[in-house]
Amino acid sequence: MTIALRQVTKKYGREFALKEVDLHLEKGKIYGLVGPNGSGKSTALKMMTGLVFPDGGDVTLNGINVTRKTTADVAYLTELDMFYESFTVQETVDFVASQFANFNKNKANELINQLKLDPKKKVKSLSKGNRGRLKLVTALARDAEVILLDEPFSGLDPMVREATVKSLLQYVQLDKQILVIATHEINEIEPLLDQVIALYYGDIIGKEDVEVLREEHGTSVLEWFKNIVHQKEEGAL
Ligand SMILES: Nc1ncnc2c1ncn2[C@@H]1O[C@H](COP(=O)(O)OP(=O)(O)OP(=O)(O)O)[C@@H](O)[C@H]1O
Repeated sequence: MTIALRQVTKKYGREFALKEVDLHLEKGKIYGLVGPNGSGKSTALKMMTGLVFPDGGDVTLNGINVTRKTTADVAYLTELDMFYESFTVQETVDFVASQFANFNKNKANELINQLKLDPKKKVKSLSKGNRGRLKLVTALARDAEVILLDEPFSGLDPMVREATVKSLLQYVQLDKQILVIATHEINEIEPLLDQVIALYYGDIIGKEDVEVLREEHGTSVLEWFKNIVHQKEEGAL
């Protein structure tokens, strides 16, 4: 599995959400997508799953152009959730399972347990954090080759963030999958990442191996990111 963006441009009105972006992602790796608010992270993920299409350039999965049908092969956790309020946690999981052939119910039940969700509780009575946990369950239980997580930690308390990082490592079959995580919680995901990609208002301003940053440059992902954003704002990049 590979994901490729080639000279991808997306405009909303006169504003560029992405500008001639080139990106190549391969299986067996966990990628972090970081950048200030409005820098194009969500737009890039939506393009990889066939919810948004480029105005220029192309987006391919295994060399084939992404279409609306791609959503069946890609597990995508959005910033928003689209759950039915009157469903219980279990009914929600069963419903998502009925929508996707690659949904793994056993995995979903294990995740419900691990993330301490009550299967009988109605969605409308869940706290924000528990809705966040349910989103994670429905995304991670898919046996998809591509898993895209947009702000998976938002609304989760620190303990659950830790448990989430653990379940990510436990439930992602890294040899077969590509995992892309867009987030502002850079410190939280750093231990998971192989590579980090920094977006800045539609441009990729940096891409690094996290191990190289740590071992050769002695810097954390957050320090690296702050530094390149600073350089960009000073006009040095
Ligand atoms: N549906 C839309 N209609 C109009 N403009 C949009 C739409 N979606 C995104 N944009 C614009 O595109 C740009 C990139 O947005 P995007 O949501 O991809 O950024 P982001 O990096 O995910 O931001 P955040 O960190 O705040 O989630 C922003 O300027 C945003 O306002």
